[in-house]
Amino acid sequence: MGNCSRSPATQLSSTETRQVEAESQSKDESEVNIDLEHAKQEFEAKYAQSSKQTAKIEDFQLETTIGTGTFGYVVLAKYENRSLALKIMEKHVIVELGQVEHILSEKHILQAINFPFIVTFICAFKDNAHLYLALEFASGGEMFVHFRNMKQLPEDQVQFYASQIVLAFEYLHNLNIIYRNLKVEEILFDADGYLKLTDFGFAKVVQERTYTLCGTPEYLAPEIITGIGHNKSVDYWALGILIYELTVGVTPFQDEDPMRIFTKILQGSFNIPGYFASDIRDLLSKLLQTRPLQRYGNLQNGVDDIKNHPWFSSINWESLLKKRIKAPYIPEPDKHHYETYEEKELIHAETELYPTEFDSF
Ligand SMILES: Nc1ncnc2c1ncn2[C@@H]1O[C@H](COP(=O)(O)OP(=O)(O)OP(=O)(O)O)[C@@H](O)[C@H]1O
Repeated sequence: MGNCSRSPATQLSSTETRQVEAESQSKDESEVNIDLEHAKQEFEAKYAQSSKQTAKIEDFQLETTIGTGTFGYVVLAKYENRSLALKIMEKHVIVELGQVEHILSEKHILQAINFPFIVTFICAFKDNAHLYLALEFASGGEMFVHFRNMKQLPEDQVQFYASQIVLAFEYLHNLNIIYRNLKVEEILFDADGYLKLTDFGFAKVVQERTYTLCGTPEYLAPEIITGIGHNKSVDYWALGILIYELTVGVTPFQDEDPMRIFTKILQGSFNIPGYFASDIRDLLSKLLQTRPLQRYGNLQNGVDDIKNHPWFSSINWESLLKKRIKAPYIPEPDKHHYETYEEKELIHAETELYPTEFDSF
């Protein structure tokens, strides 16, 4: 995530979400894959592949740092005349923090997925000190940065964003991938005002349930905290937190002390401001349901319970997927939307001396 601490999210000017044909579409419609069965076959074919040498750092022209994270930083770079985001991770930090499995999983998942609201993988490689992930550059910046000075967003705008997350989760869960990292810092804007999810460092292919404690305290589902095992429904809990945060301006379970945040999450009681309409109240109570077996998204009808909920009744899911709905907010074009970071000199070893496959250290 970005280096900034969390602060309330925000209000945009009164732009409306209008269901109109977007004047321009950044992707050819034929690329948009709505066939979940086909998506699954495509994923399975690519997931197990190992990447041979696909690039080396000398092929990249590094420009500015656009983000920092636990293992390193992300740089805007040029590669074959194209701008991209190069995630540079330090091997020794990954090993010290015991995160080797997570990073390899991030790479395998990213190389195998393809969805309009998720950053596209370009290539991965390594030298003796670093792992590199080259990703499509989401030029609009972090949702967190755009909205941090505002109190809250209009509901129709939150619907526009939340519905893209719903589709991204539908796609990922169909592939048995849990994302586990939803928060405003990991949601980026593309130039067209649509979203791109990034940071698959906690994503995992899980058939049944998994037990690792990971995520951001305010967004953790109760069953992650108690460690009883969790499944994809933790993403729908986090969706509830996101909808609440964007609409109210703060997350529902807050405290300076993470332990007290956990206690509040386990209790599961939160305040919904009186001015909230009944639809959003109802949806939030069904997503922020402490018992996973009763949580929306995890019931017999799966994600359809969420897509068919009255709060989303104005969303045409097909039009959204094809980016035919005009975005309520377009990041200012030709502006650098990322924070300024101190530039580090990348000291890397001769790539040629080392095997370059990313699949092992
Ligand atoms: N594809 C991208 N396009 C534009 N900016 C990006 C992209 N990927 C990452 N960033 C920026 O870099 C930041 C850090 O990236 P990322 O969260 O993937 O790193 P990380 O090391 O996994 O961080 P964390 O500490 O959250 O695990 C993001 O919050 C975002 O601001």
